[in-house]
Amino acid sequence: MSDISFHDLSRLDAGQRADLLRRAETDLSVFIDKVRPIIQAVKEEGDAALVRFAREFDKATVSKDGIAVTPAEFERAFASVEKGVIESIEFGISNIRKFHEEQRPETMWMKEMRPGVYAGDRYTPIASVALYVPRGKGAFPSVTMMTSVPAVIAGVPRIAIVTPPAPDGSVDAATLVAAKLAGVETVYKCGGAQAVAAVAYGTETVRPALKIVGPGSPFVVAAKSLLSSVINTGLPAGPSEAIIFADESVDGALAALDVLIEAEHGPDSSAYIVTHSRKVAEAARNAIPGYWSQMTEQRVEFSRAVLTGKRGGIILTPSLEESYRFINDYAPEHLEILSLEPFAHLAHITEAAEILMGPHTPVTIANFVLGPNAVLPTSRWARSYGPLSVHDFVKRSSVGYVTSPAYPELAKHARRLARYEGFSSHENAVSELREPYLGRGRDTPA
Ligand SMILES: NC(=O)c1ccc[n+]([C@@H]2O[C@H](COP(=O)([O-])OP(=O)(O)OC[C@H]3O[C@@H](n4cnc5c(N)ncnc54)[C@H](O)[C@@H]3O)[C@@H](O)[C@H]2O)c1
Ligand SMILES: N[C@H](CO)Cc1c[nH]c[nH+]1
Ligand SMILES: [Zn+2]
Repeated sequence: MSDISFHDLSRLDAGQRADLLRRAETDLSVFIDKVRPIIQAVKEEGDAALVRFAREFDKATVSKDGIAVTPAEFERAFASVEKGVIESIEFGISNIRKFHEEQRPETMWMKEMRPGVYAGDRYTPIASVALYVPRGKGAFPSVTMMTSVPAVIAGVPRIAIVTPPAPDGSVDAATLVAAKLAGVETVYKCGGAQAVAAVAYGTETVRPALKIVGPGSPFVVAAKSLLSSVINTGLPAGPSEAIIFADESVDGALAALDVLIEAEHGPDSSAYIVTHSRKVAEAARNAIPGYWSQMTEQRVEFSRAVLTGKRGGIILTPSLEESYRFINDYAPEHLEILSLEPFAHLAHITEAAEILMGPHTPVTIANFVLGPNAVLPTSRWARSYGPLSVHDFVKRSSVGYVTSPAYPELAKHARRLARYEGFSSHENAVSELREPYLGRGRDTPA
């Protein structure tokens, strides 16, 4: 018998069930208190604070003039990364690019809403965006691909990556390779809350950006929440989490194999197997220790903390319907539907950021090379946010054009509403004061 947390949903009261929905970032207050002074220091001291925090939190020596990655560092990275890894980065980028090209909105559309009245949307890239690539409990060239590719497709003119330095002051080599292959060549060596503050306020080296996207530890999530009135912080992507839903058509051992994927990210991750089959649940529970013997010590430590703790384990539900209900309440970042008939379950799931179907689509494949974005909302934010996409890197302006013949009718209705709302200038603007312009101008858009 293993010490994996095992929850029989039918025996839990409402409070205990609600506890299962909690994530590491459900209560950010501890992290907020820690990052507030970091943010203030970066605002006041700029590069000097980045150098100091690199030493304190990353044990890294980075000089002020070494914060920006140089072309020589990119070259060294290409020389040091194994050819096979570069090939896989290229493979991943090509799928991610293919997927995200589909999301590229047309530059502008306009329809004739009624005779002589035209309206539509125009999309333009955000002028400057920062991409956060984590590096605490792992290196993330995959996050570099997932954030850079859609930003480049969107046509963002100024893209910069921020990422924590290693103790030797370098940026992870494969991250630099992925950045360059995706089309991003500005990389700053700073991570955590100090990186979010740097791109929000700017420093001597780091140029401020209008938006920051990318996942991170609760320190990053807390910094984003504090700075959300200074910089657009995009979708909330914190510690990785997954639900592996399994029905009786699969072996519980496969669910065990897959629940370990996201459980190994860190002790702050969350990962559950959800099943209504006691046989699947028991088989999964028995199989997990065997997989631990095939993992590195650090990843065993992380996944054990998750699966034996309060944010992971096995949830046995009383019925298939209760499994769906729990999954929708939980709103996971990643959901695997482990079934030989996964599409039979799909219609019942409405709240999940990523839904991976069947036994050949494990989270690993989607994390790296499937094509859809693996930067996803966590902590139940999947109920109102979707995955990172090209749309995160563009903004929309609406465009309207009223022709002279169409104007009087619209003016009549607008005038009435302006008067009702008590806005006299609004009303005057659609009164006879405008008449000198009637009959002038184009009768169709350009
Ligand atoms: N949701 C997603 O789409 C997604 C995708 C990939 C990764 N992730 C998650 O992103 C997270 C990345 O976290 P990470 O830790 O690996 O890297 P990270 O870069 O987010 O965090 C490391 C940084 O945190 C800061 N930090 C560490 N300890 C601190 C302290 N005591 N006080 C203040 N700051 C401190 C440091 O500046 C350090 O550089 C993981 O939890 C992973 O699961 C999520
Ligand atoms: N699981 C992460 C998103 O939550 C993505 C990732 C990258 N590398 C490994 N995993
Ligand atoms: Zn992962």
